Amino acid sequence: MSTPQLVVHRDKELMAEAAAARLITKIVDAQASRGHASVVLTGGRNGNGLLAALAKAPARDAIDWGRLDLWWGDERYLPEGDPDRNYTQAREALLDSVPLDPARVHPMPASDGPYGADVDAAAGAYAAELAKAAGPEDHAEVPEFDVLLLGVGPDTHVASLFPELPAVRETERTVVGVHGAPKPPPTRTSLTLPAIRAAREVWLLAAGEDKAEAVAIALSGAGEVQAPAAGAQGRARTLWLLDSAAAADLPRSMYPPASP
Ligand SMILES: O=C(O)[C@H](O)[C@@H](O)[C@H](O)[C@H](O)COP(=O)(O)O
Repeated sequence: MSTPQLVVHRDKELMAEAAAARLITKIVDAQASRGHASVVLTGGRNGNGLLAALAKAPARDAIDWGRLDLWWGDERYLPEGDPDRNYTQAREALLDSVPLDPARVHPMPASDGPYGADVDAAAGAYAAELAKAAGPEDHAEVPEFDVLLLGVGPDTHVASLFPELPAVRETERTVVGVHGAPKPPPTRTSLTLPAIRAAREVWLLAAGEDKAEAVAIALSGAGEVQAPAAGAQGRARTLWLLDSAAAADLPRSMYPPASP
Protein backbone atom coordinates (compact mmCIF):
# COMPACT_ATOMS: atom_id res chain seq x y z
CA MET A 1 0.00 0.00 0.00
CA SER A 2 1.15 3.55 -0.71
CA THR A 3 1.84 6.30 1.80
CA PRO A 4 -0.73 9.09 1.56
CA GLN A 5 0.39 12.13 -0.44
CA LEU A 6 -1.38 15.44 0.23
CA VAL A 7 -2.05 18.35 -2.11
CA VAL A 8 -3.83 21.35 -0.61
CA HIS A 9 -5.53 23.98 -2.72
CA ARG A 10 -6.75 27.46 -1.76
CA ASP A 11 -10.47 26.63 -1.99
CA LYS A 12 -12.87 23.95 -3.18
CA GLU A 13 -13.33 25.48 -6.62
CA LEU A 14 -9.59 25.42 -7.34
CA MET A 15 -9.37 21.93 -5.83
CA ALA A 16 -12.05 20.68 -8.25
CA GLU A 17 -10.41 22.36 -11.26
CA ALA A 18 -6.95 21.09 -10.33
CA ALA A 19 -8.27 17.57 -9.68
CA ALA A 20 -10.05 17.60 -13.04
CA ALA A 21 -6.84 18.66 -14.82
CA ARG A 22 -4.94 15.95 -12.96
CA LEU A 23 -7.53 13.34 -13.97
CA ILE A 24 -7.43 14.38 -17.64
CA THR A 25 -3.67 13.88 -17.68
CA LYS A 26 -3.93 10.53 -15.92
CA ILE A 27 -6.55 9.25 -18.37
CA VAL A 28 -4.67 10.53 -21.44
CA ASP A 29 -1.46 8.88 -20.25
CA ALA A 30 -3.22 5.57 -19.54
CA GLN A 31 -4.88 5.59 -22.96
CA ALA A 32 -1.55 6.39 -24.65
CA SER A 33 0.22 3.52 -22.92
CA ARG A 34 -2.52 0.89 -22.73
CA GLY A 35 -5.16 1.96 -25.23
CA HIS A 36 -7.84 2.49 -22.62
CA ALA A 37 -8.38 3.86 -19.11
CA SER A 38 -10.53 2.82 -16.17
CA VAL A 39 -11.89 5.25 -13.56
CA VAL A 40 -14.17 4.72 -10.57
CA LEU A 41 -16.47 7.66 -9.83
CA THR A 42 -17.84 8.72 -6.48
CA GLY A 43 -20.95 10.58 -5.38
CA GLY A 44 -21.28 13.70 -3.27
CA ARG A 45 -20.53 17.38 -3.74
CA ASN A 46 -16.78 17.04 -4.23
CA GLY A 47 -17.05 14.06 -6.58
CA ASN A 48 -19.65 15.82 -8.70
CA GLY A 49 -17.73 19.08 -8.42
CA LEU A 50 -14.76 17.39 -10.04
CA LEU A 51 -16.94 16.08 -12.88
CA ALA A 52 -18.48 19.51 -13.44
CA ALA A 53 -14.99 21.06 -13.57
CA LEU A 54 -13.90 18.37 -16.01
CA ALA A 55 -16.87 19.17 -18.25
CA LYS A 56 -15.62 22.78 -18.48
CA ALA A 57 -11.89 21.97 -18.75
CA PRO A 58 -10.24 23.28 -21.97
CA ALA A 59 -8.27 20.03 -22.39
CA ARG A 60 -11.35 17.87 -21.80
CA ASP A 61 -11.42 16.34 -25.23
CA ALA A 62 -7.82 15.21 -25.09
CA ILE A 63 -9.54 12.21 -23.51
CA ASP A 64 -10.68 9.55 -25.97
CA TRP A 65 -14.11 9.23 -24.37
CA GLY A 66 -14.88 6.10 -26.38
CA ARG A 67 -12.04 4.24 -24.65
CA LEU A 68 -12.85 5.19 -21.05
CA ASP A 69 -14.31 2.59 -18.67
CA LEU A 70 -16.39 4.11 -15.88
CA TRP A 71 -17.38 2.28 -12.69
CA TRP A 72 -18.90 3.50 -9.41
CA GLY A 73 -17.55 3.23 -5.89
CA ASP A 74 -21.04 3.30 -4.45
CA GLU A 75 -24.63 4.00 -5.31
CA ARG A 76 -27.80 4.86 -3.54
CA TYR A 77 -30.25 1.98 -4.03
CA LEU A 78 -33.02 3.99 -5.68
CA PRO A 79 -35.03 3.71 -8.92
CA GLU A 80 -33.32 4.44 -12.25
CA GLY A 81 -33.30 8.17 -12.92
CA ASP A 82 -33.84 9.15 -9.29
CA PRO A 83 -32.13 12.55 -8.80
CA ASP A 84 -30.38 11.21 -5.70
CA ARG A 85 -28.59 8.43 -7.57
CA ASN A 86 -24.87 9.05 -8.08
CA TYR A 87 -25.26 7.87 -11.68
CA THR A 88 -27.99 10.47 -12.33
CA GLN A 89 -25.83 13.22 -10.85
CA ALA A 90 -22.73 12.12 -12.80
CA ARG A 91 -24.72 12.16 -16.03
CA GLU A 92 -25.91 15.70 -15.32
CA ALA A 93 -22.43 16.90 -14.31
CA LEU A 94 -20.50 15.39 -17.23
CA LEU A 95 -21.46 12.05 -18.76
CA ASP A 96 -24.34 13.23 -20.93
CA SER A 97 -22.10 15.83 -22.58
CA VAL A 98 -19.26 13.56 -23.73
CA PRO A 99 -19.23 10.72 -26.32
CA LEU A 100 -18.71 7.74 -24.02
CA ASP A 101 -19.09 4.17 -25.24
CA PRO A 102 -22.23 3.00 -23.37
CA ALA A 103 -20.77 -0.52 -23.21
CA ARG A 104 -17.92 0.89 -21.12
CA VAL A 105 -20.14 2.73 -18.59
CA HIS A 106 -21.07 0.49 -15.65
CA PRO A 107 -23.60 2.04 -13.27
CA MET A 108 -24.52 0.06 -10.17
CA PRO A 109 -28.02 -1.54 -10.28
CA ALA A 110 -31.14 0.51 -9.55
CA SER A 111 -33.85 -0.60 -7.13
CA ASP A 112 -36.42 -0.91 -9.93
CA GLY A 113 -34.12 -3.19 -11.92
CA PRO A 114 -33.96 -7.02 -12.06
CA TYR A 115 -33.04 -7.41 -8.36
CA GLY A 116 -35.97 -5.44 -6.96
CA ALA A 117 -35.65 -4.84 -3.23
CA ASP A 118 -32.81 -7.37 -2.89
CA VAL A 119 -29.87 -4.96 -2.60
CA ASP A 120 -27.53 -7.82 -1.67
CA ALA A 121 -28.33 -9.58 -4.96
CA ALA A 122 -27.76 -6.28 -6.78
CA ALA A 123 -24.36 -5.99 -5.08
CA GLY A 124 -23.52 -9.55 -6.08
CA ALA A 125 -24.41 -8.81 -9.69
CA TYR A 126 -22.07 -5.81 -9.75
CA ALA A 127 -19.31 -7.91 -8.20
CA ALA A 128 -19.83 -10.43 -11.02
CA GLU A 129 -19.65 -7.64 -13.61
CA LEU A 130 -16.37 -6.45 -12.10
CA ALA A 131 -14.98 -10.00 -12.02
CA LYS A 132 -15.90 -10.50 -15.68
CA ALA A 133 -13.96 -7.34 -16.58
CA ALA A 134 -10.92 -8.36 -14.54
CA GLY A 135 -7.89 -9.68 -16.37
CA PRO A 136 -5.56 -12.49 -15.24
CA GLU A 137 -2.97 -9.95 -14.08
CA ASP A 138 -5.47 -7.87 -12.10
CA HIS A 139 -5.69 -7.69 -8.32
CA ALA A 140 -8.73 -8.96 -6.44
CA GLU A 141 -11.71 -9.77 -8.70
CA VAL A 142 -11.80 -6.32 -10.23
CA PRO A 143 -10.21 -4.73 -13.31
CA GLU A 144 -7.14 -2.57 -12.84
CA PHE A 145 -8.63 0.82 -12.05
CA ASP A 146 -6.24 3.61 -13.05
CA VAL A 147 -7.91 6.04 -10.63
CA LEU A 148 -10.51 5.36 -7.98
CA LEU A 149 -12.14 8.58 -6.73
CA LEU A 150 -13.60 8.88 -3.24
CA GLY A 151 -15.33 11.70 -1.41
CA VAL A 152 -14.77 11.73 2.35
CA GLY A 153 -17.64 12.10 4.79
CA PRO A 154 -17.44 14.16 8.00
CA ASP A 155 -17.47 10.83 9.87
CA THR A 156 -14.53 9.59 7.71
CA HIS A 157 -16.74 7.34 5.54
CA VAL A 158 -15.74 6.68 1.94
CA ALA A 159 -18.04 5.22 -0.70
CA SER A 160 -20.79 3.73 1.48
CA LEU A 161 -18.37 2.27 4.03
CA PHE A 162 -19.37 3.85 7.34
CA PRO A 163 -17.45 3.57 10.63
CA GLU A 164 -18.04 0.37 12.57
CA LEU A 165 -20.77 -0.93 10.18
CA PRO A 166 -20.48 -4.42 8.59
CA ALA A 167 -19.52 -3.23 5.09
CA VAL A 168 -16.21 -1.71 6.20
CA ARG A 169 -15.29 -5.01 7.87
CA GLU A 170 -15.74 -7.03 4.65
CA THR A 171 -12.51 -8.75 3.65
CA GLU A 172 -13.61 -11.13 0.87
CA ARG A 173 -16.37 -9.71 -1.31
CA THR A 174 -15.70 -6.76 -3.65
CA VAL A 175 -19.22 -5.28 -3.53
CA VAL A 176 -21.77 -5.40 -0.72
CA GLY A 177 -25.26 -4.19 0.04
CA VAL A 178 -25.41 -1.56 2.77
CA HIS A 179 -28.42 -1.40 5.09
CA GLY A 180 -29.08 1.41 7.55
CA ALA A 181 -26.46 3.82 6.25
CA PRO A 182 -26.33 6.90 8.51
CA LYS A 183 -26.14 9.13 5.42
CA PRO A 184 -29.49 8.98 3.60
CA PRO A 185 -30.70 7.10 1.74
CA PRO A 186 -30.12 4.17 4.09
CA THR A 187 -29.88 1.41 1.43
CA ARG A 188 -26.87 1.41 -0.85
CA THR A 189 -24.37 -0.71 -2.75
CA SER A 190 -20.67 -0.15 -2.21
CA LEU A 191 -17.25 -1.35 -3.19
CA THR A 192 -15.42 -2.78 -0.19
CA LEU A 193 -11.93 -1.90 1.01
CA PRO A 194 -10.36 -4.91 -0.75
CA ALA A 195 -11.85 -3.66 -4.04
CA ILE A 196 -10.77 -0.07 -3.36
CA ARG A 197 -7.24 -1.21 -2.54
CA ALA A 198 -6.98 -3.04 -5.88
CA ALA A 199 -6.86 0.33 -7.66
CA ARG A 200 -3.53 1.62 -8.90
CA GLU A 201 -4.31 5.07 -7.54
CA VAL A 202 -6.87 6.14 -4.95
CA TRP A 203 -7.68 9.85 -4.84
CA LEU A 204 -9.63 11.15 -1.83
CA LEU A 205 -11.41 14.49 -2.22
CA ALA A 206 -12.29 16.62 0.81
CA ALA A 207 -13.17 20.30 0.94
CA GLY A 208 -14.70 22.51 3.60
CA GLU A 209 -14.18 22.99 7.32
CA ASP A 210 -16.75 20.28 8.06
CA LYS A 211 -14.19 17.75 6.78
CA ALA A 212 -11.15 19.01 8.76
CA GLU A 213 -11.69 16.66 11.71
CA ALA A 214 -12.31 13.63 9.48
CA VAL A 215 -9.18 14.35 7.43
CA ALA A 216 -7.05 14.71 10.57
CA ILE A 217 -8.45 11.49 12.08
CA ALA A 218 -8.02 9.47 8.88
CA LEU A 219 -4.41 10.64 8.45
CA SER A 220 -3.50 10.20 12.10
CA GLY A 221 -3.07 6.44 11.93
CA ALA A 222 -6.67 5.61 12.93
CA GLY A 223 -7.92 2.11 12.17
CA GLU A 224 -9.98 1.53 9.03
CA VAL A 225 -13.02 0.19 10.90
CA GLN A 226 -13.23 3.33 13.02
CA ALA A 227 -12.11 5.59 10.11
CA PRO A 228 -12.82 3.93 6.72
CA ALA A 229 -10.96 6.68 4.81
CA ALA A 230 -7.78 5.48 6.55
CA GLY A 231 -8.13 2.15 4.75
CA ALA A 232 -8.58 3.69 1.28
CA GLN A 233 -5.13 3.26 -0.22
CA GLY A 234 -4.01 2.62 -3.76
CA ARG A 235 -1.40 0.07 -4.79
CA ALA A 236 0.83 2.68 -6.41
CA ARG A 237 -0.52 5.96 -5.03
CA THR A 238 -2.86 7.39 -2.39
CA LEU A 239 -3.56 11.05 -3.01
CA TRP A 240 -5.53 13.35 -0.73
CA LEU A 241 -6.82 16.38 -2.64
CA LEU A 242 -7.89 19.00 -0.09
CA ASP A 243 -8.74 22.62 0.19
CA SER A 244 -7.18 24.73 2.96
CA ALA A 245 -10.30 24.47 5.13
CA ALA A 246 -10.30 20.66 5.09
CA ALA A 247 -6.56 20.62 5.88
CA ALA A 248 -6.91 23.02 8.81
CA ASP A 249 -6.54 20.39 11.56
CA LEU A 250 -3.47 18.72 10.07
CA PRO A 251 0.02 19.40 11.37
CA ARG A 252 1.50 22.04 9.08
CA SER A 253 4.48 19.78 8.52
CA MET A 254 2.26 17.24 6.72
CA TYR A 255 1.87 19.21 3.53
CA PRO A 256 3.49 21.96 1.48
CA PRO A 257 1.86 25.41 1.39
CA ALA A 258 -1.51 25.48 -0.32
CA SER A 259 -1.56 26.56 -3.93
CA PRO A 260 -1.45 30.39 -4.03
O1 LIG B 1 -23.03 8.22 -2.20
C1 LIG B 1 -22.44 9.06 -1.51
O2 LIG B 1 -22.99 9.79 -0.70
C2 LIG B 1 -20.98 9.28 -1.73
O3 LIG B 1 -20.36 8.37 -2.51
C3 LIG B 1 -20.28 9.54 -0.42
O4 LIG B 1 -19.27 8.61 -0.12
C4 LIG B 1 -19.71 10.92 -0.55
O5 LIG B 1 -18.60 10.89 -1.45
C5 LIG B 1 -19.26 11.45 0.78
O6 LIG B 1 -20.37 11.41 1.66
C6 LIG B 1 -18.77 12.90 0.66
O7 LIG B 1 -19.82 13.67 0.16
P1 LIG B 1 -19.61 15.27 -0.01
O8 LIG B 1 -18.48 15.42 -1.00
O9 LIG B 1 -20.94 15.76 -0.55
O10 LIG B 1 -19.28 15.82 1.34
